[in-house]
Amino acid sequence: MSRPNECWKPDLLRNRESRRQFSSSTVSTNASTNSLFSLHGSSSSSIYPTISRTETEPDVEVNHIKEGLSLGLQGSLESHAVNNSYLSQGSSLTIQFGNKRQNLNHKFCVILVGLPATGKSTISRDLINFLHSSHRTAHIRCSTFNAGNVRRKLSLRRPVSPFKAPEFNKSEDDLFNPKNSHKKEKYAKIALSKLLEALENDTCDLAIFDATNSTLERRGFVLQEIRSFNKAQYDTHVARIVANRSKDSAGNGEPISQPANAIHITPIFLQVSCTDPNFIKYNIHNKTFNQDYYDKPYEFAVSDFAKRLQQYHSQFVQFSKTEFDHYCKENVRVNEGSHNPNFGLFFFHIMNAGQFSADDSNMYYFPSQYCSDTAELINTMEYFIDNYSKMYGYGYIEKANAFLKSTITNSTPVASSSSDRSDLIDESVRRSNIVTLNETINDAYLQTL
Ligand SMILES: Nc1ncnc2c1ncn2[C@@H]1O[C@H](COP(=O)(O)OP(=O)(O)OP(=O)(O)O)[C@@H](O)[C@H]1O
Ligand SMILES: O=P(O)(O)OC[C@H]1O[C@](O)(CO)[C@@H](O)[C@@H]1O
Repeated sequence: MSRPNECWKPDLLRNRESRRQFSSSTVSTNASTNSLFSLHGSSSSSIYPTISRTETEPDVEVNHIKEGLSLGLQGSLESHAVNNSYLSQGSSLTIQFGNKRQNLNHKFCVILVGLPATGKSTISRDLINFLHSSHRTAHIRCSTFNAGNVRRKLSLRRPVSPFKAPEFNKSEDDLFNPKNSHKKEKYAKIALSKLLEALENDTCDLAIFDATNSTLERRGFVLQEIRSFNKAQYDTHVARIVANRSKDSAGNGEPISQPANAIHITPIFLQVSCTDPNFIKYNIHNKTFNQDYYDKPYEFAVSDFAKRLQQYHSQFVQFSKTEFDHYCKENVRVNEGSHNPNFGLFFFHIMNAGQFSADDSNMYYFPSQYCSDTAELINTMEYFIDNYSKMYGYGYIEKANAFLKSTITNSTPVASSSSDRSDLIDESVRRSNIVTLNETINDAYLQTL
């Protein structure tokens, strides 16, 4: 398979690039205060049409959402496609790609960063949904690799006999204690290796690594794995080309600089934060229904998860520009002296379900050469981040605030997602849950976060 000439650059990016002097030899990274792609304009207060969320909880470690989407989403996709005209309005990005994959060997890894219950998995599902509903990225096959699901699968406590009661008050506390973090690392490593395997086997194009990735060590490890993967791919394919050349006395064949079939992964960090006390309470409440806690008393689940959050917080390091710059330099250093192209690095941030803009913390590193897939994906992701609260977050924001209101409403329950049970619970239970939440997630506790 020959590699297409992939280094097409939309004018808008070229202009930006030259303005900011992006270059793969002189690393120039940007904590952009403005939107990289200004075509989307500023956020307006109009509510964007809702796009249905993929309503399923991932039941195994891999939640593979197939190309083409489920039938259930078709209606909303059609209506959204009409509303997706923003992608060409006022933009120099006018080339239509249809549903063709542009470069089979160019893959993406979205590395989530964020404390427990900040909305990482939910926002990932929304991102996949959005990418599939946007015609420029609809062809991208996305999969999620969740370290928590690997942990649950491998450490599932099964009752030894059907007559034995479930272990109600047993906590995973020990596992989340920072001094035992090595025990937890193995689950993350398994999830990451499955992710790399899926990209290598071409069963997906964009893989989301769903874990807290809360420490510098972890993030450094993930990037190191991706770099090694890229390098191994490149070396293998260069070796093949060299071997073929020596057989070919005419010296024809593929250029070494672009080995066909060498897969290259571009890392994209997506940090998700939640600082609003109401959201923290509501999210913890929803977590009490997940696989770790569904069989445990509510009070126990709330206090156990609150403790987990505190333990994570004690070692959590926010993603920073220094960290971003460091990775960019590492990429250049590793690729120095080889033709292995440096495919860039990106960072996005969603805070409080997009209620407050965090876009000035987004960071973009476009190397001197990158493929059109990258431009399209980053463009679409930036739009998703900028407009998250209007497109997806507002329903959640309303529900979280309504749930914690002390006033009793007799409104008819609305359809809820599988991870959001607050609509389904009885009013008296809700009141008692709120008392428990307020007692546990009190001001003193919130001060510690
Ligand atoms: N943006 C959001 N939209 C809708 N619901 C949300 C959002 N953010 C958080 N929630 C609610 O909070 C709960 C926790 O969110 P989620 O499971 O996505 O967090 P997480 O960061 O992936 O957690 P963990 O790290 O523990 O796996 C969900 O069950 C959901 O009900
Ligand atoms: O390996 P990390 O980064 O701690 O992230 C995975 C963990 O995050 C959690 O989702 C936090 O609630 C756990 O389910 C899971 O074990």
